[in-house]
Amino acid sequence: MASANTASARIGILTISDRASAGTYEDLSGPAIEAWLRRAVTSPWTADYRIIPDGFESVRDTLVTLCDDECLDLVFTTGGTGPSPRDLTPEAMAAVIEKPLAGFGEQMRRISLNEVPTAILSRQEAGVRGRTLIVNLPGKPASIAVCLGAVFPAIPYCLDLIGARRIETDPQVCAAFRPKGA
Ligand SMILES: Nc1ncnc2c1ncn2[C@@H]1O[C@H](COP(=O)(O)OP(=O)(O)OP(=O)(O)O)[C@@H](O)[C@H]1O
Ligand SMILES: Nc1nc2c(c(=O)[nH]1)N[C@H]1C(S)=C(S)[C@@H](COP(=O)(O)O)O[C@H]1N2
Repeated sequence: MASANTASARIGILTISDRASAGTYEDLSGPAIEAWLRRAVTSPWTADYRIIPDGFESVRDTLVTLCDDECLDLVFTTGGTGPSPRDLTPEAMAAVIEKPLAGFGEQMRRISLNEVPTAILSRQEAGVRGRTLIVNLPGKPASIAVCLGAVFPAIPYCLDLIGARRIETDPQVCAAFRPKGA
């Protein structure tokens, strides 16, 4: 494991939506991610919040910038994971991530299926590029807390393992799990 990196963490929140990016409706999912993180993460962190349209190149290029140029530790995307023609977040992920972490998508869909049968339509996934962990969330605002609650306990230790900055959580909101000695 890389040694602990205790500088203030940098977390990306990337809303991927044609209509939210055009201002047709207000983005509720990006702010929902930030609100959840403000409650859960107790160590210092700053947000890099962006809204972009759906599309392979748009998503790929933004993710590369956030990882390689902005050197974020963690990026949450929301939207573009479904089967519609313009939903291309997973295709962009495949071009960007170096190590897929299939368990994230499996766990988020498993928990989400307790809420809505259409959870099976989300192709959401996660993976590592360099020292950045990228996690996809669906576009629906109601899906944000469900999915974050399902996978966030494993995220602090994943960041430790990839050499990203260390984060701490409020166990009342999200009990991060680090193996003994980590
Ligand atoms: N970022 C968001 N903020 C608020 N509501 C959203 C957001 N993303 C999706 N929704 C809501 O969920 C519904 C279905 O989500 P879905 O991802 O299918 O949107 P979409 O129709 O693909 O969006 P778009 O065409 O803008 O990319 C949308 O019609 C909208 O009401
Ligand atoms: N927890 C949860 N997961 C969910 C949903 C939801 O409402 N709650 N919506 C589903 C629906 S209707 C779709 S089409 C897919 C993909 O959504 P996206 O294209 O906005 O990413 O996410 C699914 N996952």
